[in-house]
Amino acid sequence: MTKQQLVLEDGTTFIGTGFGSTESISGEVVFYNGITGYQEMISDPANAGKIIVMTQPLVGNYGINQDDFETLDPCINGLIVKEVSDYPSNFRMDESLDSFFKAHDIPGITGVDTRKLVTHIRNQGSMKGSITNIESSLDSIIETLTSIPEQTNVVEQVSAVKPYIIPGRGSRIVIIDLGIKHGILRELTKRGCHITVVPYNYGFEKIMRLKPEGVLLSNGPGNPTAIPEVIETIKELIGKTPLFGIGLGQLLFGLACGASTEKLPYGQYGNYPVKDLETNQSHLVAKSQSYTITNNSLDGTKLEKIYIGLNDKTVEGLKHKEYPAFSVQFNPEGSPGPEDIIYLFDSFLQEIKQFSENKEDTSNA
Ligand SMILES: NC(=O)CC[C@H](N)C(=O)O
Repeated sequence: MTKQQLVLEDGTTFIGTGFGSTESISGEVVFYNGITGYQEMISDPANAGKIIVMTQPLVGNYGINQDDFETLDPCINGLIVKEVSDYPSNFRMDESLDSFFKAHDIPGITGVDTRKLVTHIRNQGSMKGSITNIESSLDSIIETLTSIPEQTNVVEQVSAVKPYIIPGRGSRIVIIDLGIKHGILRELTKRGCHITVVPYNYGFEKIMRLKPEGVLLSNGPGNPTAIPEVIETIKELIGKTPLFGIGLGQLLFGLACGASTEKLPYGQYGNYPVKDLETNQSHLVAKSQSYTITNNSLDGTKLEKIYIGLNDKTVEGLKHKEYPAFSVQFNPEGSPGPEDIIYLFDSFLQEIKQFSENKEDTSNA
């Protein structure tokens, strides 16, 4: 096993033992606090390009299976762990994390003091980092890291290239694919929906030609302001068909309604508590988030908060005051869990039913 290092943009270095690929890579370093669910996290397109630090000290102990992927190709750039399991075992397991990472050219480092690393990120904010072998010169790594341009449109790399259909006999849903997770598709197919997944830049007219009964704006990677064309499409969709935004979908929905977004100091990856402002109940939810809707930018918009973060009052859910359109920042489908708020898919289908009944009423009047 070779010694590998994680070098952060500020020069802080962590040395450990490499597993998976020995490629050198760079990416934004963020931490994930989930105890399980590493396979879903690795394959969540919203995490594209990230180097993820696991706060859970033992990772990989149930291996990798065929059932828990959130997309076909894994998306993260690298993984940092305290200890990768040497003897993974599970009845569903097909291979170890090490062999999966080798096959997909993803480097990992084990044996890292992840408590120290996470504390550093919490204090200094998330920053770029590089996984390399220990012979590489620190100065040249830092120089390369600081000169990497901010990636603008990451969605383009993970969105569908052409529309595709997942047939069903129920509600006709169009999904704008900004980097959709399988978990969302699973929840809609479970409810019998007829789904058309379209590329992120599929325009308003083309979407309306599909006669959607509802449009879902998916989760996805990167900064929402990098895809202004989607914001324009959403502006036109509001009021014409019920909308449901998830993750990046919420950020774009907020921007389309006149709110603004900002980057969080170190993101929220894993499990976090939120409060439902309508029922006053709190729930634990799954999240992958670096950007947020700016709280006070909601003043003067037609948006109302429906969920807030219990740790820091971040905007976790929004609803339009006039039209059937709502969104959440977290992943209601879990994948990985918890699934406390999975009922939001039923709320979306309920809005769709209500909207079509109202339309019939007005056309009969
Ligand atoms: N889960 C998501 O859809 C992520 C949204 C956005 N890319 C962020 O980092 O905040």
